Order: sequence, then structure tokens, then C-alpha cells
Amino acid sequence: MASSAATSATRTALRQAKGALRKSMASRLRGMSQEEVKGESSRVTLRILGSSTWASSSSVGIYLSTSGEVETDALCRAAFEQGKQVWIPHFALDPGIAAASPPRQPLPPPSPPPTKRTSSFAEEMRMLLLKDVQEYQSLKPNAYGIRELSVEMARVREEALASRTAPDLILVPGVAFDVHANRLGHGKGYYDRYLAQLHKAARARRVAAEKEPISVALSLSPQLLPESQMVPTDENDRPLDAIVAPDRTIFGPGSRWQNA
Ligand SMILES: Nc1nc2c(c(=O)[nH]1)N(C=O)[C@@H](CNc1ccc(C(=O)N[C@@H](CCC(=O)O)C(=O)O)cc1)CN2
Ligand SMILES: Nc1ncnc2c1ncn2[C@@H]1O[C@H](COP(=O)(O)OP(=O)(O)OP(=O)(O)O)[C@@H](O)[C@H]1O
Repeated sequence: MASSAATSATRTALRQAKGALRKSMASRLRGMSQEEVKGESSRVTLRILGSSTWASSSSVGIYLSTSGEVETDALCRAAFEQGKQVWIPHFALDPGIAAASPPRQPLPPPSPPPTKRTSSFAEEMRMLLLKDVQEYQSLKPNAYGIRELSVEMARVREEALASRTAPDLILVPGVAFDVHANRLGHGKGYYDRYLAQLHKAARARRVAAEKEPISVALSLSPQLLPESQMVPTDENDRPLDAIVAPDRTIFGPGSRWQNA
């Protein structure tokens, strides 16, 4: 009992530390002007486009940026121009699928408090194949303000986990990063779980270790914490292969990212 109480206290402390960092980073990022974000995004984009990892990848997973993130518009367009396959996140809840799940309790049980809140987002993120740049340009923002395929299109669209041409490079968003290549996201664990599944799927397809997908986070300058500060992590948080910031690349343990 004592050790499970300690574990639960540790988890609470970790959740609080992550929450505090998300809050302080959000306020730092609000202090950046649009011009600063654009300028830094261009520098990150040039570093990605100039890397040999980008040059040798034929299939890329790219997040579609929202405020407080490195903008990915130029990267998406470059990927299409260069004939790469482009996969984007999808996390809108599909009401068709929700209707098939067991009915909710009319009232939450008095104790313990409910852990699940109603949300317009799915439990798990998927990565769906975009057809072309025209389709990319036609995407509409979801309830969170992030552009993605409509729920109807998403139902019939190829998903990366089951694909033989799954992305070999994933460009990952985040709130904060540290010099050990750790990442803090928005708190749903979508990318942590998805990357773990993608690696599992690659192993199941007997993809060689050196061909497993490379995950690289894109960071605005304030998002990369100073050496003295670490992102709070637990056993589910895997360091990335690299973090590319406007004037610095952080390499994760055993990284296969190649700048030049
Ligand atoms: N541009 C971009 N796309 C992305 C991500 C991202 O971080 N950036 N994601 C990276 O994972 C996924 C979306 N992640 C999300 C994470 C949290 C919430 C959300 O609802 N946050 C609430 C608080 C939590 C809750 O209500 O449960 C909020 O902000 O109010 C939504 C989406 C997929 N696409
Ligand atoms: N690989 C995993 N397997 C199972 N659960 C996981 C995994 N990774 C994360 N989780 C769970 O997801 C929840 C949110 O995790 P966390 O706070 O690290 O999210 P995040 O990485 O900041 O968010 P996101 O990836 O959506 O940007 C936690 O309860 C965590 O335990």
C-alpha cells in the first residue's frame, strides 16, 4: 500500500509539474509576435529541408501547425513538390463510431470521481494519407482549430500504421523540449502512444532497425528549455531522435537524424 501511495503521489506531482510547464510556456509563447514565429519557422524549415534525413525520406508525417508552434505550411508544400507521401494527424471524434460504443452512465458515480470527460476528440490519434496539395489547401479546422480531413473522409482514408509506405520521418509538435530530446505535448499522450505503435508496427513488418521511423520535433526558441531545466517525464515518454530549433539541433540517444 505504501509503495502504491508513493506511486500515486509521484504521478500527481508529475502531472502538476507538466501542467505548470505548459502554463508558463503558453505565456512565454504569447509574448512572441507573429513575425518572430514566422521568422523562426522559416529557419527551422530551411534546416529540415537541408537535412539528408529529409532528402532520403519518401514518406513523411507532418503536423498542421496551430498557434505557439513552428509553422509547417512550407514543409507540407515542399513535401508534395518533392513527390513525398504526406500523412497528417486526425483526432476528431467520429460520432458514427461513438454511437456504436456502450451508452454512458446517466450520472457520474459519486466516488471515485470520473476520469473521462466528454470531449469532441478521439481517444487515439491516427495518421491519414493526404492525396495532394489541393486537398491540403482545402482542409478545414476542427473543434480545436487544427486543420484536418473531415470525419467522412477520414473513415475511408488509408492509415499509416497498416501501410507498407508508413512514414519514415515524423515531424512532431510540442509545447516544450529539453536538451536530452525530451518532449512535453498538450497532455493527451497522442504522439507518445502513436510513435510507440508505429515502431511496433514496423517491427511486426520486420522493418530493419535502421529503417524504423525517425521522429523529430520542431521547436521555437523559447520552447527549448535551458540546460539546467528538464521536461518532467515518465516511463511512457520516449526521447525523440532530434529537436530542430532555429539555431540548434538536439540529438536524442542513439539518434539517426542527419543534419547535412
Ligand atoms: N498542430 C498540432 N496538431 C496536433 C497536435 C498538436 O500538438 N499540434 N497533437 C498532439 O498531440 C494532436 C492533438 N492534440 C491535442 C491535445 C489536447 C487537446 C485538448 O483538448 N486539450 C484541452 C485540455 C485537455 C482536455 O480537455 O482533455 C485544452 O487545451 O483545453 C486537443 C488536442 C494531433 N494534432
Ligand atoms: N505509450 C503510452 N502508452 C500508454 N499510455 C500513454 C503512453 N504515452 C502516454 N500515455 C498516457 O497519456 C497521458 C498523457 O500523457 P502526457 O502528459 O505525456 O501527454 P503529452 O505527450 O504531453 O501529449 P501529446 O502527445 O498529446 O502532445 C498520460 O496519462 C500518459 O500516461
